[in-house]
Amino acid sequence: MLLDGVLILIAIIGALVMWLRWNYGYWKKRGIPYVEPTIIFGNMKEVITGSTNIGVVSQKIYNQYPGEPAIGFFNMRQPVLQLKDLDLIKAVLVTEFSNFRENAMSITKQADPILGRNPFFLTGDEWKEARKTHTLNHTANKLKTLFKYIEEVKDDMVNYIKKNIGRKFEAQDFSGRFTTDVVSSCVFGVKTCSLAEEDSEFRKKSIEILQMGWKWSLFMISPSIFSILRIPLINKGIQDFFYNLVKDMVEMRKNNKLTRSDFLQNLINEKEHNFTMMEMTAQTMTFFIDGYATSATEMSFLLYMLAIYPDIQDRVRNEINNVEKLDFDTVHHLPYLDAVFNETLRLYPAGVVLSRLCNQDTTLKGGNKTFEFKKNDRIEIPVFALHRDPEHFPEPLKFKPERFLNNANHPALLTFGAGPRACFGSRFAKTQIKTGVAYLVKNFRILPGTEDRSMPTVNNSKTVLLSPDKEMSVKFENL
Ligand code: HEM
Repeated sequence: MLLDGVLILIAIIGALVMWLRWNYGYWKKRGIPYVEPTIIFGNMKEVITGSTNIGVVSQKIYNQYPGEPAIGFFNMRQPVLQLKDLDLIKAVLVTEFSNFRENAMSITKQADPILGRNPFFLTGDEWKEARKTHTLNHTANKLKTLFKYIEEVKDDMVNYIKKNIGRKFEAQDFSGRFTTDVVSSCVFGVKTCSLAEEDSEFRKKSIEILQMGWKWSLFMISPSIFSILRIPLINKGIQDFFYNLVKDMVEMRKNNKLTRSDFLQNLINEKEHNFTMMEMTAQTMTFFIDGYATSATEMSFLLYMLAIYPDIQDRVRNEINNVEKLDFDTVHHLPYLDAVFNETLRLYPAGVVLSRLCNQDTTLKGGNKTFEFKKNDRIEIPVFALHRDPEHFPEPLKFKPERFLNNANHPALLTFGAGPRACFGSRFAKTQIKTGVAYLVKNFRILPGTEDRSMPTVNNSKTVLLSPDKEMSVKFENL
């Protein structure tokens, strides 16, 4: 009896081990060089155990086979192909997009009614439809009408700093408060005052959304579990907060015949769709979540770079002082500020990898090899590693904005992705970050908050987006 039990247990363990290792011969069979996986973790042990983030792990994989156009690895049991060759990357993201349409992460709206409607997680016709609505709301003209709200928040920020000269600010928290205020005003028409009010409810909710709890960690590695088990990534309390906010704003505007030229109003005015309240909540939250956190991350690195490189800051200030008026148009025509922006986002891209799913067998050439992509192959574009590859960017760890002065469209710069799925919020992001930073530089000298002037390293795995290992503190001084 006991022997039977032991034999059954051995058989179960044996079957489990076989199942866990089943795919590990995948890349060998396909003749593609790959990184040897370990059981259970595949090549993601450091991510799963929280010792580093996906960007750094992806860079280690990238560096294993110099000269290879693509490398296989395993996300736990899942085989993934990392593309290194720029022609292959362009084919997958742009020219052969119809065969690589979907992100390799998706979540259904049954599992999460908010994120399940975010274009990033949508597939097929639903993605096309949602993308169209968002793109129409991000034209230069629509953004121009939002600029007055960005200016209001910028004025509040400048006045707030004038009263807090010499105070030390943590750059991520400071930038997060600025972008929370900008995005809530442009999206919901709500004045949130996160800078002046330390305990602003909006700020608390915005932090909560992206805290790297067990849900986000698991989702990054195995997104399908969430759709299968119908687990929402955004908890019910946050969903209800934003649902009620949107409902109150819509009713208030309708009952009082008020209008405002913000994103919510565009959705209310949209006659073709007649959006439900949940659809409006999801659309506004797409803009809010994707818009405030990514921009806050990049703005904080940019402020810190200006603080530790005073010569670069002076050059930005000279450029700004030569412009008569800083407005929507001029803020986008400051070549040196643009180069500093691009160089910051090269070194510190908020999204460290892109992913795609092959939806149709496709043959592509990369380097001197031919690759047979099979339906359902998962693909990774290693943004962080490409941005730090000396072949694309000589002396990659040095902060050198000049490399982008006459070369803003470098093919290896993928901060906002590329092709039909590229970030449609990039123009809004650039507008809010550059406006905020330009006015700070124009009015104040930005200094590091401590004696430390080293560039931040980024192994941190505690947040969904890239974040520094050390506190990046800054302070402001009158000019
Ligand atoms: C500096 C700030 C930002 C960065 C670094 C950033 C980065 C990215 C990246 C890397 C992607 C994936 C692109 C791809 O797969 O090819 C993306 C997609 C996306 N971004 Fe952004 N983003 C920023 C700001 C914004 C803003 C302000 C919004 C909202 C208005 C936004 C909304 C989105 C959405 C909805 C997608 C999914 C697009 C799709 O799959 O069709 N992002 N972003």
